Amino acid sequence: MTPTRIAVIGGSGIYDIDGLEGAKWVQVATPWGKPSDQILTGTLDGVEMAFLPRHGRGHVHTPTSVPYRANIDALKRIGCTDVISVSACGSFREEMAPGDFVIVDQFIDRTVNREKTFFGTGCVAHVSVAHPTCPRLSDACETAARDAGINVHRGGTYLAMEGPQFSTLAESRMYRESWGADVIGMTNMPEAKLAREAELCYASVAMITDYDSWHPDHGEVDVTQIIATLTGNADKGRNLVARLPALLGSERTPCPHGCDRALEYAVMTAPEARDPELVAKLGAVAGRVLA
Ligand SMILES: CSC[C@H]1O[C@H](OP(=O)(O)O)[C@H](O)[C@@H]1O
Ligand SMILES: Nc1ncnc2[nH]cnc12
Repeated sequence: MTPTRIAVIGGSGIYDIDGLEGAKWVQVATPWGKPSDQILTGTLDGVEMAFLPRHGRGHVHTPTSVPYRANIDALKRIGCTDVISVSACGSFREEMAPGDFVIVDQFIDRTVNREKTFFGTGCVAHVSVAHPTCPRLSDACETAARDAGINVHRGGTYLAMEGPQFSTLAESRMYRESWGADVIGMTNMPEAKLAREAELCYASVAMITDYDSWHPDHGEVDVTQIIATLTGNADKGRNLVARLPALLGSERTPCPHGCDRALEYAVMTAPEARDPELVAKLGAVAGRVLA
């Protein structure tokens, strides 16, 4: 058994969490630059917690400028074992209505302008993201949501777009009708891929804020509507997070799905051919297999 440390990455409209004992904002330096903000640390029900506002307090970062590598490295560096992403999303399904939550289990990555890996020339690694979210952590999120009285859908495909503009009507229809996506957002990629490289369990909780642009009765999406829906559902998100420590416990067994061993056979570069500078940068993320 090893100590659990639950990280929550808060998306649009979520810039802190309350109820942490010994709450303290801490600056974490990483070889990939500064994270989006300081990290709020503390304990909840005796379990170590860490909260990182994805866009920074005051919403400073665009979906493209979020320093995804620094964020994941920083969480790993301070001992986080499980990462729960909470994000505002548009819905492509009538039954996934604004105010509902979706525990996402698949992604289509349409982002084009982001650093997507910790690895590179001098240390090459290929991890599997066939199943990009952790079922054990997703189970806990689903139970927490149900216990909090949230209308929650288990499973769904998240289309990650570059943004910052929303989709055209033609794109919205294509993602929904031809590509089979269920929800749309701008941030879970490359976050989920990087969490896998860092051997962190990752679960994604999508808070539905709108029907994007495809819905004949709902017109086009706009930020005012998103913020209004987010504000109306903030308590639900807080309630869900508050239930996680009791469900996950302060000690954890190895992930039964192997998230925490994702790098076991992933590194291709021969030890003698590795770039020592890159290997040093990878210390927090991949030190387990590179040391
Ligand atoms: C506020 S509307 C668009 C914005 O909201 C979502 O952010 P996050 O995923 O961090 O909750 C979406 O991905 C866009 O970045
Ligand atoms: N419709 C939408 N498209 C992309 N990101 C979103 N975040 C919230 N709603 C969204």
